[in-house]
Amino acid sequence: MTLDRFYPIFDSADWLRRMLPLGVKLVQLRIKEAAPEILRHEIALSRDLCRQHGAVLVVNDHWQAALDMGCDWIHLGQEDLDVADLPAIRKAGLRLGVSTHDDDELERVLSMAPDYVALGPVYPTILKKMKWHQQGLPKVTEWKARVGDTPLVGIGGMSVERAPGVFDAGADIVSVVTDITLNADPEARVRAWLAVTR
Ligand SMILES: Cc1ncc(COP(=O)(O)OP(=O)(O)O)c(N)n1
Ligand SMILES: Cc1nc(C(=O)O)sc1CCOP(=O)(O)O
Ligand SMILES: [Mg+2]
Repeated sequence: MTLDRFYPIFDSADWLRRMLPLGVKLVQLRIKEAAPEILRHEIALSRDLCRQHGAVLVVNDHWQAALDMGCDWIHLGQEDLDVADLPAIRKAGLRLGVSTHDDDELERVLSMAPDYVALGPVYPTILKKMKWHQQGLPKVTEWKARVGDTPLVGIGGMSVERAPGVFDAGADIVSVVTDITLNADPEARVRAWLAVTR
């Protein structure tokens, strides 16, 4: 399966309801804090919306809920991987995307045969505090050489203007949050992303 090159991340099904009709085909639901029943409701809505629009939904962090609710993809970071039941995830046929930030993390995930590897933050991000400032484009090129045929996702500080350079450096997919969600016109920004990634 070939994943779309544009991979926006949103924190609610409402965002997906707005953005999927524009042509988004790969999207992550990233909810960091919610009561379990709200979380499951948001995942169910997002799953159904993505099915209606022929889009791939990736559920961040909440692998058990994703598995229970018949979702197809999850994204796990290094700390998530420490506690996740990978055999159960694989047995259920869930596809797995993983975060990496340094050599040790990359070595660790390569042994898990992930369905994509994310490298970040390529540029500085304002979304969350991280111990890595920015990896830079040469690291994208290095990572692509190391992951081979596994799709490489570039994340962190992405913008429409930066995307072509990140693809040229070797990323297969670019993932983005605040360039869209903090934009005065998120729909127009998503259209610009679609134009630059298709
Ligand atoms: C595509 C993509 N890449 C990286 C991350 C970050 O995952 P993680 O390190 O687990 O941090 P949180 O997003 O859970 O705060 C991601 N979600 N998606
Ligand atoms: C969620 C996330 N993970 C990252 C990583 O490097 O693992 S960077 C990041 C935030 C991306 O948001 P923005 O596009 O607003 O910079
Ligand atoms: Mg996580």
